[in-house]
Amino acid sequence: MMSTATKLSEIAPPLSKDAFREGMSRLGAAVNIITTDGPAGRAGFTASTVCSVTDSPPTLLVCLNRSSSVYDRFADNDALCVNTLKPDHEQLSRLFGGKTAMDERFAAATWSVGTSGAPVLEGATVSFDCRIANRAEVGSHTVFFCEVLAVECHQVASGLIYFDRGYHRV
Ligand SMILES: NC(=O)c1ccc[n+]([C@@H]2O[C@H](COP(=O)([O-])OP(=O)(O)OC[C@H]3O[C@@H](n4cnc5c(N)ncnc54)[C@H](O)[C@@H]3O)[C@@H](O)[C@H]2O)c1
Ligand SMILES: Cc1cc2c(cc1C)N(C[C@H](O)[C@H](O)[C@H](O)COP(=O)(O)O)c1[nH]c(=O)[nH]c(=O)c1N2
Repeated sequence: MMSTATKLSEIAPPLSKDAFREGMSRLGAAVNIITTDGPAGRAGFTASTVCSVTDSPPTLLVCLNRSSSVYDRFADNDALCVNTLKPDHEQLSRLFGGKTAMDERFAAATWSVGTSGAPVLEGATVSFDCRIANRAEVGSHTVFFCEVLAVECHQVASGLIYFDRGYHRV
């Protein structure tokens, strides 16, 4: 019998990465292209880890693996835009999902420049132009807390969800 003084960390074995990922594969999420530009240069990557934090001030978070090729640019710039994808953006998501040269990623779509200076995807279902307000390191990832400066919604509400390791249109 566990005494009330026993800490959970003393009795629960650490969960494997595989078990965690298997569970996470069932937690569906919107697919986004996260962009930046500034003194460190332009970059973008595909992310499912976007979440609302608070509306006072309007803030969302994004998690980025520090081993990613885009990491240094997001670490050294202040501007960040969350571009939430539409159903027809599956190929764009794959392109920004890694292993493709940055110019090739951006050449596949049309972009404008937000107030922050970050690239805004033309035709995104919604885009959140942000200033990176805070950063926190958790394990392999950095969590970026982003203050939203402007929101642009497409006339038609449609989306692309990543669920069970595949794309689903909503
Ligand atoms: N949070 C992330 O960094 C993240 C999220 C989704 C996909 N990915 C990348 O895409 C690849 C394919 O993903 P998949 O869903 O087809 O299969 P998968 O089995 O590798 O991942 C299943 C789920 O686990 C989570 N996950 C995967 N890698 C992670 C990581 N390094 N840190 C935290 N959570 C992670 C995500 O929710 C993902 O959808 C992954 O191997 C990874 O490189 C990374
Ligand atoms: C659907 C989906 C969702 C995510 C990703 C991929 C895909 C296909 N990737 C991986 C990320 O896009 C990839 O590592 C970057 O593009 C960087 O790759 P390079 O290091 O530039 O090759 C990813 N990476 C990350 O750090 N945080 C995230 O939330 C996600 N989410």
